[in-house]
Amino acid sequence: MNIEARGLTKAFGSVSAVTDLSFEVGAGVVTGFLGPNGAGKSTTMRMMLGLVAADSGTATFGGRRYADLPRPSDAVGAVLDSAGFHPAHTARDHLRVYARMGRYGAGRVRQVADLTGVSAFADRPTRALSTGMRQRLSLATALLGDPQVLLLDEPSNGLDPEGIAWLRHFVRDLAADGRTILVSSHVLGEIEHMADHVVVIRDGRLVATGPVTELYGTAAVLVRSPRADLFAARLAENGIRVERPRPDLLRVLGLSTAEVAAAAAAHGIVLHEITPERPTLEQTFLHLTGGSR
Ligand SMILES: Nc1ncnc2c1ncn2[C@@H]1O[C@H](COP(=O)(O)OP(=O)(O)OP(=O)(O)O)[C@@H](O)[C@H]1O
Repeated sequence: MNIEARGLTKAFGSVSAVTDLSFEVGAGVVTGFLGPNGAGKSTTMRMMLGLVAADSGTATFGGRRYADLPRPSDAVGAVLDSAGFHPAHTARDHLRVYARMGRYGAGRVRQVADLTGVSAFADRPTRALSTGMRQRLSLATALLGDPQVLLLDEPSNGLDPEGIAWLRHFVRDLAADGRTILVSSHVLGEIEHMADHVVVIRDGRLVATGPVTELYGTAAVLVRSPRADLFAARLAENGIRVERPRPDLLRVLGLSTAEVAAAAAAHGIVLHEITPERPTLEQTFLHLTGGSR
């Protein structure tokens, strides 16, 4: 079941939270929803679920708006924030209440508690749960209806490194079963190994979307040569962009290492070193989003 957001727009008074935002989220892969704090990720997810009224635009799940789905909680599960637990209820009570509302059986409560690790603290009152435990409980609640679509807003918040590793595998397995998963984060490192695709926003607007691997940007090749002068001149004559960080070092843009080596051979230029250079995903992300705020 694909998600399609078309022209989503929302302002809170004079603050434009989301502006004309369109993107698609496919089934069977994890899609990361990235952007710095305040970029509009939560507002977008809330608009998708009808919790915030969009000023304009639509979001559909398999072609239908959330409110028009026959049994929304069977189709779409969401983890938005870990608030909303009754403090005196145990984790198991919480799941039971939601199971009753959705008319899911007690067997399903046990299943989701086991799947998410909630069973380990099921008898504790929710007021005594850590942030990470609350995240797991929210996830368990969202999974009660065994939904085909999951919207997870910053699900790694409060998880320790072990919890983050667990979440990564868990989310990937859910996607491998054919589910459609949108996971937001302001921390690229959390998404990099979890998501196959990304949607990057900044100031409520789309800045990039595509496979994670395509975010790595343009490759460059570092070349060290005693004839750096001559090589730079020859490359420039052929319209190739070259930077010169040091007298003996060139940074050649837009060519592979093999093409650089072939060009050097063609001009009879000796090379002492040739190294492919890729910007890290972090550098690309910071460039796209204008740095974290
Ligand atoms: N209910 C609201 N009333 C007024 N302004 C709001 C409201 N909700 C969000 N905003 C503003 O809209 C903008 C987008 O906020 P939003 O929470 O969607 O961003 P976010 O990307 O989820 O950020 P974070 O990573 O910090 O959760 C921010 O400027 C925020 O202050």
